[in-house]
Amino acid sequence: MAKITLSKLRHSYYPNPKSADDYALKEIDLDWTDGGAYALLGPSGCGKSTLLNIISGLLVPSEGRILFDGQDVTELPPDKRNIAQVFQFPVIYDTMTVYDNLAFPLRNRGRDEATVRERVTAIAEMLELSDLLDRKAAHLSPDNKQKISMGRGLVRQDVNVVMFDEPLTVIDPHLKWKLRSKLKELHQRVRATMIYVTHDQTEALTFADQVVVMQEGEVVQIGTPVELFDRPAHTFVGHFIGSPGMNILPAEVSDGVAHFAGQAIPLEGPITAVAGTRTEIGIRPEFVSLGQSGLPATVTKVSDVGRHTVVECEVAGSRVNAIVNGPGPNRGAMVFLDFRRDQTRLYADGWIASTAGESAT
Ligand SMILES: Nc1ncnc2c1ncn2[C@@H]1O[C@H](COP(=O)(O)OP(=O)(O)OP(=O)(O)O)[C@@H](O)[C@H]1O
Repeated sequence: MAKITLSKLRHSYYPNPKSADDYALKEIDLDWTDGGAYALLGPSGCGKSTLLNIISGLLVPSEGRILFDGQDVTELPPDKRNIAQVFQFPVIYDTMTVYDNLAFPLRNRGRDEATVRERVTAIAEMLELSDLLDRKAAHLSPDNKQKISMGRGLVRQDVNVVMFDEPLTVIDPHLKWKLRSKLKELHQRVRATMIYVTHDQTEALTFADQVVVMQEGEVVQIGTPVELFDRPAHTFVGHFIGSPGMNILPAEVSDGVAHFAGQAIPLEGPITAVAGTRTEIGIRPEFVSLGQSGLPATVTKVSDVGRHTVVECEVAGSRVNAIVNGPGPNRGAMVFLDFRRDQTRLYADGWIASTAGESAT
């Protein structure tokens, strides 16, 4: 396994890029630690596949270098990079048995049959494929086929990195959660460097120790799932992660105090410089409560989502979501909203602009 370094990486599909908009990847500097479980998370078109193809060698970046354990591989073709990839759709040989499919990457590299047996048996056991080893792959269910595909990616112990590109796309929704946790368990047992590409926050947060969030060709935050939830570095992360996402509300700042809907809103801590910028307040629905005082609001929608209720309110033309336990008020009710102070952040031009600590009013 290897540490992967992306240094000053930029990529444009145009021959003569002029502005930042011409780049599918703006400047990216990243270190993927040896043995880490990473997710690359972002909406369609943010540049995930471009980045993955640069790491695998299918694409040479317009600028910057890519290093495996300090060795420059930028110009190396995929077959010289020693990586394993698991794609959206299973890549297996239908006419071969499950055993032979799993053995293929090892036999292809001339491993002896004793080693092949040992690895195939171990991987099949981890993926709960042991009972199917003698079966032809052709008639298996799509999720079993995808498990074989994953097994083929994991069977070699000498790869630099295993990359998963939206691997659960073909899996039935009711089996997805099972395979999601299986992959996490696999990483803990195999300890390979793994990169999991997805636009699905649940998949990313379940699998990864570190999540790399991308938007419009840029990495906006790298952090643990808890860090991304607790203190989003950018409004995009706040909104993209969470269900529903963070409330992002227009704010005016004067004399170091943030105002929303005509009221001063106490923040988690002092504001950093925000002169001449667009300012917004960020507060997760989990930390908005309904009480006897606070911001006057009108309830516009109430959704029972199982364990809790999402109450959608309107405050001075902005929508504010609150998550409450129990049934919640009726639609049309007048309520007051309270924001938990230590969870109320300020953002300037999208980026966090308040500091955690002593609260400022
Ligand atoms: N071969 C190409 N030629 C020109 N533009 C491209 C090409 N491939 C991707 N792009 C553009 O580069 C940007 C990033 O695309 P990319 O496929 O990397 O995003 P993505 O996050 O993987 O999206 P998806 O999840 O839909 O695959 C997009 O604006 C896309 O239109």
